[in-house]
Amino acid sequence: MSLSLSASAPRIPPFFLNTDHRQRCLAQLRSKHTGLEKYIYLNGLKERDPNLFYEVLLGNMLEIIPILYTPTVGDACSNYSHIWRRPEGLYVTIENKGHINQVLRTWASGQASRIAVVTDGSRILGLGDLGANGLPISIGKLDLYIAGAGIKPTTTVPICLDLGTNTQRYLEDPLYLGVRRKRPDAAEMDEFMKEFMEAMKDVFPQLLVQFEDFSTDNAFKYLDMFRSQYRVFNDDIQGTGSVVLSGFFNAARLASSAAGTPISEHRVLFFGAGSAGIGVAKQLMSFFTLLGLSEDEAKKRIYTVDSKGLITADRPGLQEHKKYFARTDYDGSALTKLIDIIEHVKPTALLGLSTIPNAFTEDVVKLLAKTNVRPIIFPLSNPVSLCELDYSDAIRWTNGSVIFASGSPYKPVEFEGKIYEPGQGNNMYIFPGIGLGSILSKARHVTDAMVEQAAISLASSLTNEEKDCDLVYPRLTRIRDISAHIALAVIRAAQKDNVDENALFRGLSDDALLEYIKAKQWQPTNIQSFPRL
Ligand SMILES: NC(=O)C1=CN([C@@H]2O[C@H](COP(=O)(O)OP(=O)(O)OC[C@H]3O[C@@H](n4cnc5c(N)ncnc54)[C@H](OP(=O)(O)O)[C@@H]3O)[C@@H](O)[C@H]2O)C=CC1
Ligand SMILES: CC(=O)C(=O)O
Ligand SMILES: [Mg+2]
Repeated sequence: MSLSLSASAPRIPPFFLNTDHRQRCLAQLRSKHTGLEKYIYLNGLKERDPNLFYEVLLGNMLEIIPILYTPTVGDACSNYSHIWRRPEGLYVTIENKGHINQVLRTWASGQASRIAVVTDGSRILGLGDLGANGLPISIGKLDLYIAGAGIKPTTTVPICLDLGTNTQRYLEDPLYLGVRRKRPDAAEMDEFMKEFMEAMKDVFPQLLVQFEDFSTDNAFKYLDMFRSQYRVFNDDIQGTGSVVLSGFFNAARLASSAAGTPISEHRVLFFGAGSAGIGVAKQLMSFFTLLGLSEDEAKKRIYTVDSKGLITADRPGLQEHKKYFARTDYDGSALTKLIDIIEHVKPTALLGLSTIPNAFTEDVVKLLAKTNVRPIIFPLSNPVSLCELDYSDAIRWTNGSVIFASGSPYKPVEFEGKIYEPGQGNNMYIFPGIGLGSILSKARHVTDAMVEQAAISLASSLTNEEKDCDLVYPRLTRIRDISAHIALAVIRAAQKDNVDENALFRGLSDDALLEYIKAKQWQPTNIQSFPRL
């Protein structure tokens, strides 16, 4: 245990050092009644003794990650202005335009910083525009970098860009912590973002930037605008794409072997065509192209649905990001109901990134189970309250045949005497490894190949025991080891793409490099710059 106390400190109770303070912390945590109270408790523990906080987190990931991250982080964000206790991240506001560089320089660890998670609060999980309340999502993602990949806490920078909010109830809330104005128009926001990214590179030259939870149009726009200029990636588009590609490799193998059909014959229906839906659809193209299909053939295996129904190319005013997958082979009357779309498409896999809770109804799920020996259903919207399908319903309605992964965690379910384990298809399996690999290789950019190789590495990380349980993702408790392997794959891809700047790694064998990566993973000791007990 790494408790930062000296045995001689007079204020310590006499028998304290003979007790396990981690157990005391867990008992205190478990005595809280709501998720939000647990979040607040953990936040206080992190402030009092960060080493102990991370030690408790690493030892109890299955219990604590759902508090620091989805689903409870959603409550923490929605209520952040009311539960706020202390500064714990960096706010850059629209009013800072013109001197963003000076604002960034107020962050103490400057040159030593390695990774920033940056949100503008405009689409936090599926909860919409939370404005300045979005900061806990950046903090939660960085805690996963620390726990999952072993990134050193003092090198992480949580950032919320406070550009205003279009959510009226926040603007009217006297305790709201953000600037009181509506969001800027596109031209003003572009100017802000350009100044911000230039300043980030100047102040934090070694930094990887992860864009998080920007509204869909801006998510695509700023990824395209900055990805060849800076070391940046978008977690919702690329991280989610990569993690779902990975789970899909394993799910498709299970489904095809049960049905005795070729693995290349899957048809995938996306319910939701925002940054996550289209990001995943684009990444899933590699599933088919790696099997030898042409781009055109691969594209034909993918169908997308938005709030107006099946997306077809003849729909007037179609948004730019929806055009690539818009169907050109359907000319009947518009298909708006999911059940009718499923009748038409006959998908082998249904993926939900729509934010519509319980959208996968009993008749939808039963129809999929009727037409597939093992239907693949991934309801990926977060948090749990917005998930398209509850796990126990999925098991009951398919008599246990479903291959399931959701964005937020579900507990195992018992059905007719058998225990079924769900998967969690969440980018948290991927971004820690992508970040670690990018940082260590000093990659100038995050390339498509780095993201694809991360997925392949994750897909192949299942143990025999996990395969025997029909899992499509490894158990979360192995995340550190898995992230090290993902980092290795990411570094090798960076080298192939010639974007790496750490020449040392080129001379190392895979085994030696893996050992180096693992040795670099931070353990919970010796954070000197945080306040102590
Ligand atoms: N599991 C994971 O790792 C991740 C999960 N997510 C989750 O994905 C969800 C979506 O995120 P994002 O893509 O950024 O959000 P968006 O709001 O951009 O996208 C939502 C999409 O769902 C569509 N939609 C809304 N209502 C319906 C409806 N009634 N029927 C069909 N489609 C509908 C929207 O249609 P329209 O375009 O017409 O408005 C839009 O295309 C969120 O809940 C988020 O938490 C995101 C990233 C990672
Ligand atoms: C998981 C995630 O990034 C999201 O729901 O936005
Ligand atoms: Mg996100």
